[in-house]
Amino acid sequence: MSQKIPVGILGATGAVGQNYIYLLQNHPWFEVSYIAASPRSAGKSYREVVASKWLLGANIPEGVADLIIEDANDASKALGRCRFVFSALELDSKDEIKALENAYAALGIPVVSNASAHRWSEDVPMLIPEINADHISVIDAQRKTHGWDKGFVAVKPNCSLQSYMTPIWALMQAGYEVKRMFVTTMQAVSGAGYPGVPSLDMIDNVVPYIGGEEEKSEKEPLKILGKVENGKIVNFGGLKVSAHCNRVPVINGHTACISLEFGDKKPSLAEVEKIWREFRALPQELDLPFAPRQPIIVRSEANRPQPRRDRDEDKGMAVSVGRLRECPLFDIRFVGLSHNTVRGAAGGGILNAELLKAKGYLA
Ligand SMILES: NC(=O)C1=CN([C@@H]2O[C@H](COP(=O)(O)OP(=O)(O)OC[C@H]3O[C@@H](n4cnc5c(N)ncnc54)[C@H](OP(=O)(O)O)[C@@H]3O)[C@@H](O)[C@H]2O)C=CC1
Ligand SMILES: N[C@@H](CC(=O)OP(=O)(O)O)C(=O)O
Repeated sequence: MSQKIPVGILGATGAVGQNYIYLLQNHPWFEVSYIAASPRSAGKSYREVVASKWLLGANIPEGVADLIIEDANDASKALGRCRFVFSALELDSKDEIKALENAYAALGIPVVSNASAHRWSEDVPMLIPEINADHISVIDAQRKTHGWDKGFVAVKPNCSLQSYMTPIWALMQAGYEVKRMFVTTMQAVSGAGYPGVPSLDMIDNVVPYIGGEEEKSEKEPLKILGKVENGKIVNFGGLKVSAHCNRVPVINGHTACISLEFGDKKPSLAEVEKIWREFRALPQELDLPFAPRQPIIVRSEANRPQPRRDRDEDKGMAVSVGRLRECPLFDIRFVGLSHNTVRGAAGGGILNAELLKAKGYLA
């Protein structure tokens, strides 16, 4: 019998859910045993619902294709069928997602979520494992507050900021205070889910608006960089961010152009490059299966990184940076890129779950 941990996927039929199904094939620790989506899909086989909109190559993985989809709104259906769930749900409101994720946790089923609903709950860690693995400790307070014994909720941040937060953290950790950041993103259409933005809006076009995205880009870094105090995450107060977010006709891969202003101590371009090349963190030390061996890949070509060429680096989990140069307004500027549905979504969720397992929160 398989010794792998049986896992569920809520929202298994969507763009992120499909990525979970695809990426978890042959995972050394986890095995998909339970899938759930909307009442529209419930009762049907995964193949029946997803065949016409499968996004990841020719075939749906055999182990999952014939599983019957359950209604994700009934958390009790997951009892005894999986030990934790990945949440890739999109419901009508954030409150509904929050309530549903809490319902799973209350039944003793931990939730590793991609949804934004719980990102501002002070006792819910919002993890990029290379940056803030220590935030996991708030789960103990979260369980106490809710009276949950085994269940909990942990989330990952917005997908586009994965393209630059690890490089920025690497500089901060090396002792360079980052005071102000100006970021302009070019975000892939897969970020809007399936079927996403209408083709007539997207082909031959750029849409300079993604609802709620600029607010998330300006706020979420402050929680990611925050500190745990008395069972809560206290936001970092030392960074100001201004964001422009754009939808571009790229299928996968979010690109960001970033300018940074440092405090009094300023690194040279050569130092920045060295810090990025040498950066390693806990996921690499623990040798987690989905951890990129080199979290930040520095491109020296004048015209890189590019989504089509760089998004799949190291299983789609590495961040590629390039075009590092001085900035006439701030101190430095560069381009960052990461795969939005892998590092920014399902792959990031899997890495979070691996970290949580390694730290004893998922048995
Ligand atoms: N796409 C991305 O790059 C990223 C997405 N996210 C987040 O991940 C989540 C999923 O996103 P994405 O996959 O893009 O979205 P999709 O719209 O592609 O998928 C939504 C999923 O939610 C299910 N669903 C919809 N309505 C209900 C309902 N009433 N009850 C239960 N399930 C329902 C759908 O099931 P059905 O097929 O049956 O309708 C589907 O499985 C969102 O919260 C999103 O914000 C986070 C980071 C990046
Ligand atoms: N809004 C992001 C995708 C997403 O779902 O973000 P969030 O996880 O913050 O809801 C994009 O369009 O590319």
